[in-house]
Amino acid sequence: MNDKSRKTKQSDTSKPAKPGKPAAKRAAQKQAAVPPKAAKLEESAPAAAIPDLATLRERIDGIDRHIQQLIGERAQFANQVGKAKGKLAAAVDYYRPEREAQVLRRVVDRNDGPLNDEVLVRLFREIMSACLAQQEPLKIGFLGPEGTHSQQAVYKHFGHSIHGLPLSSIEEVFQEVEAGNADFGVVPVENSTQGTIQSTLDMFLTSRLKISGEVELRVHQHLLSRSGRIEDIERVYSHPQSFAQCKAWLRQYLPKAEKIPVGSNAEAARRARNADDAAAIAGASAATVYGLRSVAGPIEDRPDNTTRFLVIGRELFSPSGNDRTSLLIFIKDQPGALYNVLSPFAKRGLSMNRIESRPGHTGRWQYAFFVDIGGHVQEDAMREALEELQSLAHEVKVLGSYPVAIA
Ligand SMILES: O=C(O)C(=O)C[C@]1(C(=O)O)C=C[C@@H](O)C=C1
Repeated sequence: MNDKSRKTKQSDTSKPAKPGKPAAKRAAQKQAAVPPKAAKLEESAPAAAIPDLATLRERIDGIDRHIQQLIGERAQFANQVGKAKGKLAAAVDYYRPEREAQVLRRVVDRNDGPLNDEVLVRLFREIMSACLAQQEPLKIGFLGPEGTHSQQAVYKHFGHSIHGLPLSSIEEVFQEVEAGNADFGVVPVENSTQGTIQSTLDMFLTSRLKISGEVELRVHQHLLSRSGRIEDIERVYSHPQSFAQCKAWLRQYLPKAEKIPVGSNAEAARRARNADDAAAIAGASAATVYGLRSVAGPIEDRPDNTTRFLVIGRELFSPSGNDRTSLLIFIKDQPGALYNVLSPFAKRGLSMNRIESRPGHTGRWQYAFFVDIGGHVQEDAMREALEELQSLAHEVKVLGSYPVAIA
């Protein structure tokens, strides 16, 4: 299996925190480790060459004016692009994920610091989000309530100029997109520590929706409580997945506390805000939403803990140049069936990134395979492989072709 593109970047090597070291302090320490451009100048030039504070701020003011003017010009062009697309019915008709992916890849290619790729991608994502929202903000459904990692994934992929719809289950996210009440939905599909989220995969067995994107989110867990003091904590609320991600930390620092599983981390935060002796494991943003303090964080056992989300919509988009195709293959019940269905891809050099089997719901002992393959259905090699596959498999469903996640 070749999965170069899905490897998470090791830019954040933060270790799980000991209690009493709040996230803000850790972030400040991390930033201090990355010297800003002015500090680089200092290293190479004599101290006398550094302009004074007022001069530096004047330079920054000038650059800000320039940036602002350019953002305005960009927004005008984006508006004209919108008009060039013709009179379309809704914001979703103007959205082009393949173009956004190309813009962001160029940002990454051009980047030579000092800001890292993730930061620059986030800034440009916000600019595009605001440009698109000039038509009308996209409506994005996600597994709520407010403050969940799913909401963070929504912002990472679509920026903040959207209308978010927090929904109560993964099934409801699918339903609202199918019904047209949401333009897209964002659902978790796998976690690097905990594995596949089966309920998401199972929805694709019957849904007509298409995958139009993927988001990878580095998941940091925090212990949050009303007082912020670890000595007060007798109960901890969280989603079972988050408990599993923080098992070693909890064993070391809160071995006696009662662990109470709930439906989401945001629900855990909501409960923790009502008691002095309770805490929640949740993302840092839940602290702001629910008025809690950080007792410790990040506390996940693996520093590379990452969740992959899928963006689901109603249509297939054009190739971006670096895409992934997700297929659902129902195999015939015969020897060598799995080998046969994978060979059309292998012989055309199309790499398989992932394979997962689920009971197919079509009959007893019938299996469906979820397969991710590098390439796009509108590209020749993939089209030919799919044609060949039709005669080898019982049924093939193209779940989507979409840009590989960026930064
Ligand atoms: O290039 C387009 O098609 C645009 O509409 C412009 C733009 C952008 O701001 O760059 C905005 C929204 C689309 O989703 C893609 C790109």
